[in-house]
Amino acid sequence: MLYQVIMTVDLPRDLASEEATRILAQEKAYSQDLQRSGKWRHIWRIAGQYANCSIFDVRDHDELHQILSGLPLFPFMEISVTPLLRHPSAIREDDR
Ligand SMILES: O=C(O)CC1=CCC(=O)O1
Repeated sequence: MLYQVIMTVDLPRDLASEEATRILAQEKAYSQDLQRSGKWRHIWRIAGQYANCSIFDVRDHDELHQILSGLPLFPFMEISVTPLLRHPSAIREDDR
């Protein structure tokens, strides 16, 4: 199943910079592993915001929840999820 996920990051102002650097490095590695696996299909920065728009291709809601709740930045993000399905006018075979 495909999902659009909007993640908006809100790091606490009092978070030590070393801790922030460590979490961001973990987040990048976690995200890039999932991108290589094909489960995290796209990640785009939303212009002008500390937020991204991502597309996930996972088995079901449970797998998406497991992935999102494992994000190192999970405690510091607001996340919104929109399930997607193939549009009848889509021409790309992998849009499903
Ligand atoms: O910077 C972000 O949008 C948060 C994030 C999610 C995966 C990643 O590498 O950064």
